[in-house]
Amino acid sequence: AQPGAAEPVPAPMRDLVWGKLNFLHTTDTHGWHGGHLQEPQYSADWGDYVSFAEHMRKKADMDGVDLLLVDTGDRVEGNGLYDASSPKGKYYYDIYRQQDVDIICTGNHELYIASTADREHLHTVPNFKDKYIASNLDYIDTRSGERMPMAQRYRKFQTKNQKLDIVAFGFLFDFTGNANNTVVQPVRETVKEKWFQEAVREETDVFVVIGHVGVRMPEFQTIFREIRKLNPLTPILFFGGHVHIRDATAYDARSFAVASGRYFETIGWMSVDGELERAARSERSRLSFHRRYIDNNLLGLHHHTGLNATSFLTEHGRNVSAMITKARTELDLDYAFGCAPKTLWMSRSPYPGQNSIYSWIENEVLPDVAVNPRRKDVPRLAIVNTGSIRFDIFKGPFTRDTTYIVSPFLSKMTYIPDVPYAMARKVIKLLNNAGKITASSTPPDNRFMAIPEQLVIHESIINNEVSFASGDDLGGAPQKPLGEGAGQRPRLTEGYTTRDDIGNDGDDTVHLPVNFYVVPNCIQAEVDFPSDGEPETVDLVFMDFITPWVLIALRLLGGEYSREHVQLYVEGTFTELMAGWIEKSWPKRC
Ligand SMILES: O=c1ccn([C@@H]2O[C@H](COP(=O)(O)O)[C@@H](O)[C@H]2O)c(=O)[nH]1
Repeated sequence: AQPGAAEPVPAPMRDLVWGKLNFLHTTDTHGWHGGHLQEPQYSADWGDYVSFAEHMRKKADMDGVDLLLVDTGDRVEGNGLYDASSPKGKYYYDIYRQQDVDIICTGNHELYIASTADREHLHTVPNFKDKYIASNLDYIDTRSGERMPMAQRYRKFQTKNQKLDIVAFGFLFDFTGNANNTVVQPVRETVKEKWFQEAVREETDVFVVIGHVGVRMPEFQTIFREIRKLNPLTPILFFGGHVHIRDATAYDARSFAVASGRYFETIGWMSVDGELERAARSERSRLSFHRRYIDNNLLGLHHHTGLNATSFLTEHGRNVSAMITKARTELDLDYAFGCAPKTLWMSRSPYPGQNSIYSWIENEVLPDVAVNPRRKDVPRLAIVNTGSIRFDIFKGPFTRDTTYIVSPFLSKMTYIPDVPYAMARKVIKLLNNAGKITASSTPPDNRFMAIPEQLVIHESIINNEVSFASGDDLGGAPQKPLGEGAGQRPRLTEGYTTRDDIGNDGDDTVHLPVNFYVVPNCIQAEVDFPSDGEPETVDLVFMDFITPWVLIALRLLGGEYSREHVQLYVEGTFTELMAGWIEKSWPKRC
């Protein structure tokens, strides 16, 4: 863990179930490779994960089974360790590559900005050479104009110990917001490609499909059906991501799919046991699958390896932690802009509400930062999409790191001047409709303006009772309090209490449940409105990211506006404006 990180906390644990073929899975880490310095249950860092994987590989070797590491993209954007440097990722690429990942693919965040895609192609693809898979993604070299696969389309390899044949694919969902130096092929088209049809005819023991795709998204179903058509008995294992939740499901009795959360809070675990070798395969052979969502908690990592603070860290892991410390120091990530007077939640507290981060932005930040000196006398509606805010603010120092954790994007505030108020006031309602504004595919679903979790979670989840009290949340596993005296009831921390299609025993750590309140796709502040009556016209101010949705909404309301009408409203990114507001408005010291 990093110096200054919260001390890990003991908690009751569920053990990992090993099989013949085992996997560790990370997804949507978004630059959190230094761990969660303010949250004890997730405060291990990438160096600790390197140590963990080394021990787990050793155990696999000793037991004659196999362990593979998987990463399903969105490694960038969302934390100072990646975002605070110039160029972005100056330290991150070298830190990330220290983990020995066996199968890796791209997420949408590697592709929003052309320079990010360039760096992915320049650094991560060669760093992982034959491990990187890009089944439906091409890269365009903007200097030569040459279009090429981002990486190999699929990978066939043998596992180390049992020599199991694996055919692996690496997909991205049907993403359309990518920069023009990449091409994402819709999955339904990719599966018709000659190379894919040949790959699914390869003799193999297991198919592994990794993807920056939610395990309930249609893209995975399409791939599953296409492989299964020709391979009725072969195990097909899916590793997904993108929607930032812990989730698992099975598409049939010989398939299994796991998604492993977000922000390096979770290390996913999947194991498969039974007759995996194709020579032994028959209608009667049975497979068993297990999944665990491992909290990125140092004490939990000790527990799963049977080691302790003295024996856990490997030399390599320790060195990686030191690389992160050096980068964090050089980037001055602990520099505090101000002191947050209270915790502001994205989803744990209702919006509108006094503890909602969105109410804070709407009521306090926007009225101050949505100001264009030349138009300061024009009343305006300022709209921010809730997906642009990526994390909670904890009471205490608000640092350079926190800035990127909360608001990593380069989005700016843009506007359309002098929109009739009668029309402008109705825009927010259309943006906040569930589903799509129009039947056409552009812009995509309205929910893409909200946080990714809300692609899956459509209704608030309110836990009035602590399920641990009933004992059944341990899923029958023996209770193993770490660091507590015998007979003492362990103290529980708040955290994940996952229910997936397999049951409610997926989390490796028993937590107190937390609430999840759904929030609208967008929030809006009325700024400098007349004290009496309504304005005739307003400036419609909004994050540039949501321009396609705003234009469609206006069109539906009878306003013929196009991109030519959209102008920059305030200099600087929203992130810079927010950090500036904090510096000015919150006390410097805690
Ligand atoms: O410039 C941007 C880019 C993205 N967003 C929001 O993020 C989600 C996508 O997040 P994932 O981590 O890829 O799931 C997108 O739907 C937007 O809500 C943004 O606001 N601005």
